[in-house]
Amino acid sequence: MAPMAHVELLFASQTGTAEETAWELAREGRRKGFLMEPCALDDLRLEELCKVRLAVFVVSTTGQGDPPMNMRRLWQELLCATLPATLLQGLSFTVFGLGDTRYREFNYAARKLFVRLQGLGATAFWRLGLGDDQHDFGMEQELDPWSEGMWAALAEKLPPAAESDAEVRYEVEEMEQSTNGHTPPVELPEDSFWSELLAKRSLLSAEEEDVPDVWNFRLRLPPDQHYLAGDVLVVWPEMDSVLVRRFVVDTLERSLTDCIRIRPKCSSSSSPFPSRALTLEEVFSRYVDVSAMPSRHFFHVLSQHTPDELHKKKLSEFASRTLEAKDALYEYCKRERRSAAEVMWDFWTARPPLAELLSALPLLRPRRYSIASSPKWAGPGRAVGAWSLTQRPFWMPLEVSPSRALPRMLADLWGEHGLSEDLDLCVGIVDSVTRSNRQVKGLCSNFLKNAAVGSRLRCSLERGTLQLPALEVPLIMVCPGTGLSPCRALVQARHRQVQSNPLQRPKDLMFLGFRHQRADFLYGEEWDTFEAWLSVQVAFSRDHEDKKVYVQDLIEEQGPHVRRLLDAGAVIFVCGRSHPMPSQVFDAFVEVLQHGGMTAEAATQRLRLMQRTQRYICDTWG
Ligand SMILES: Cc1cc2nc3c(=O)[nH]c(=O)nc-3n(C[C@H](O)[C@H](O)[C@H](O)COP(=O)(O)O)c2cc1C
Repeated sequence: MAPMAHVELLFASQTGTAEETAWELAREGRRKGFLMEPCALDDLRLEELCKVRLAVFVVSTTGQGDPPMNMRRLWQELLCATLPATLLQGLSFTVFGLGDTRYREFNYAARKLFVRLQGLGATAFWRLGLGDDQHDFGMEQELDPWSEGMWAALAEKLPPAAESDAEVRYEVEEMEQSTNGHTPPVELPEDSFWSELLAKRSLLSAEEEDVPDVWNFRLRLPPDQHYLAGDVLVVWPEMDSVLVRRFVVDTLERSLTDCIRIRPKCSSSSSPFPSRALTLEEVFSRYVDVSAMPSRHFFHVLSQHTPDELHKKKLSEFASRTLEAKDALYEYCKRERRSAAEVMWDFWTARPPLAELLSALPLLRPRRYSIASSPKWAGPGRAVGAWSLTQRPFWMPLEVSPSRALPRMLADLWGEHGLSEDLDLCVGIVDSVTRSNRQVKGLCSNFLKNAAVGSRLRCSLERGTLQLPALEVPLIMVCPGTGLSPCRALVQARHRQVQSNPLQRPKDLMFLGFRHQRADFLYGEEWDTFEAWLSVQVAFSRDHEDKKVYVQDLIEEQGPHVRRLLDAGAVIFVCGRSHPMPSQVFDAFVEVLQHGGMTAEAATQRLRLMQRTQRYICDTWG
């Protein structure tokens, strides 16, 4: 048989959807006779890209029109103005973008990549595809017609080999239960480390039905790890043990201690599973996420492994590409946020072999949280009890926190001489009810809430998008809800800047937003500390009878102050939920500039220029 035609399949993904889509295309490609191995864009060097002849790019957009982290290095190289316009003339390519039309910068990363590749001499063999999260049927609404045309165009460029079987990503070998009661240490992902959970507390001062639960978690980094204000902590959660037991024992009818070894089927592929023998408990606690919504391919795999005609028919319907099927899948799965575990519970006759099941289930992904504290901060917010017994100096009474007992200078010195740094995370606990009254809980926020104080969490550090400007540069922060996380860190760091430069007194502005002053005014007792240099404006949206008040209303109210800071060269940081707040805030700044005498167009242009020059930065999520 002729060898399969090789096509480079390159993805860039922030939270895993583009990566899953790339795998879906790879499976389909194999069925059609094309050999495709998904690979992250940043795993390729520019010299390697220059040698590629045929490539399919699958790229999501994050932030406000930003490329995902795992394409930023290559993207910077591609943007270099001195690259010759013929650099990629040997490359035929196409791009599928994953985005969301709620964002002004819809699918920016994919659009920009498409244009830049052409600008470097590459030829598009098929049009740009732009998937939209907002469509009820999700990405598939655009992916299906785009991929159909793409396969046909690809076949014209490169005749495919004979069709091969649907792809299974892994091989699973059943092992003797030979751990002798000894559990091997958990592997740490690259660049990650263990952090101790020192303390946790709810930040709500009163319970209100309409107020989501928010907690502060204090963690201790190992001595060789350091962070800066504005950085991000990546946390690898573990699945709830009750759910794992229910899935392994009741659904799969296996034992938690059954051992398997999982290897990638293609030896060149990377694998999220360690190469040693794993118990099923480990597999479903740490590596695979049965609490996540499954892909359409998952339904296809289930449909192949049920003896029950009715189940097979329903599952095949969910897996098919017709409009009716997409609608049915939306109603059953997407709208209800139904998990893979629940789907298998509902379709109890469908039991694929482990290798196929593991190839089709969503992987357990780490979650990213903006750190809500600044290193070496010894002011308010350093809770008593935050220090673990093992690291408390021997002469210090147990009930006293060192940061309260010691002058700040000494606490600072500890940080600089190899002692561990602590950090705070401010986390909204995800717990919602769907239209048909099913409770849906967020994996990582509930993992943190349920973690025991003293336990160790798998973490890593990433540089954040926000960096504290010099003291002369005024700062405007807009950060409703848990959006205050990175800004609390920056305010703490700024306070230290101010204290070490007593002659300079900035007059920065911060806009916070909560629902009720009495319930969810997060870290409410801390903000007065900074009053000498920071004006904190707080919008309590539901404390007024006549209307709701949001941060954007306060920005307009503070118009003259905002304009003064902008004229003095202020930097704007906008942090919080990615929709709809950032665009409403943008409009409020336009309004403020208009009141200062600018036209709407000139105001928009001024703010857009600030965005392009990194003086108006959005750090948003969800
Ligand atoms: C914090 C955040 C920011 C986003 N920003 C944009 C954006 O600027 N433009 C856009 O089209 N989509 C945006 N999206 C939507 C994502 O591109 C979309 O959800 C995509 O499926 C995510 O794919 P990924 O998991 O591979 O990163 C954003 C999503 C999140 C969570």
